[in-house]
Amino acid sequence: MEAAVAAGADALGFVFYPPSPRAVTPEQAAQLCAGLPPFVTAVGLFVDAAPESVRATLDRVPLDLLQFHGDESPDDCAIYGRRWIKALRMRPDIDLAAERARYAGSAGLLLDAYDPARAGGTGRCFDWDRIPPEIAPDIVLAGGLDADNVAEAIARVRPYGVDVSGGVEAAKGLKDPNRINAFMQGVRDGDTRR
Ligand SMILES: O=C(O)c1ccccc1N[C@@H]1O[C@H](COP(=O)(O)O)[C@@H](O)[C@H]1O
Repeated sequence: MEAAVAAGADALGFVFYPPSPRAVTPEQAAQLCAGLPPFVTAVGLFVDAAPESVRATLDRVPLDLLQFHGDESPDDCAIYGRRWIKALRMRPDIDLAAERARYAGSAGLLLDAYDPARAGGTGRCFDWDRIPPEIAPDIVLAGGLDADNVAEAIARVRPYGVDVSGGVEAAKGLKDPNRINAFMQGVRDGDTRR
């Protein structure tokens, strides 16, 4: 967390999805959030979580933004009265314009690779050419990004933001400060090529 903040990350994600190797408890997340500077956004990631479980987390952790990474409907996402974003996994038949209209109440959309066997954090890219240019400036691009491809991703897609998990890890669930620094350098390089 300290490495990400020092390197200039705008937001940090806390995974409240028990099957994930990155999952944290509300208690762990609350401790970590207490150390965040004021202008770094604390994002809570949920996957088809029961509302009472999300509420229990919100009671304990000062999250600024909720990221819904499952099959939550717009109503499911909105019931907490918090700002939220919707992760869309890039199924072959997805209609991004229709999904954007459907999730109009979101603060933004995050696009991730689709793997029928996993909810996310696949470490895989999808074909960025599938993102219509008129939608790109509003989306957070995710899925298989790392220090080697993030500059190209930013230069080609021109998204609002990028999100990374596995690409800055030394092993599953173990973030690596050197990879974080290299990734953030890639982000700056991509920004200059936009
Ligand atoms: O990180 C996870 O384990 C995870 C589990 C379930 C849903 C989403 C998850 N992570 C998010 O997936 C994308 C892409 O991750 P990666 O860079 O390809 O590893 C990102 O938003 C993660 O926060």
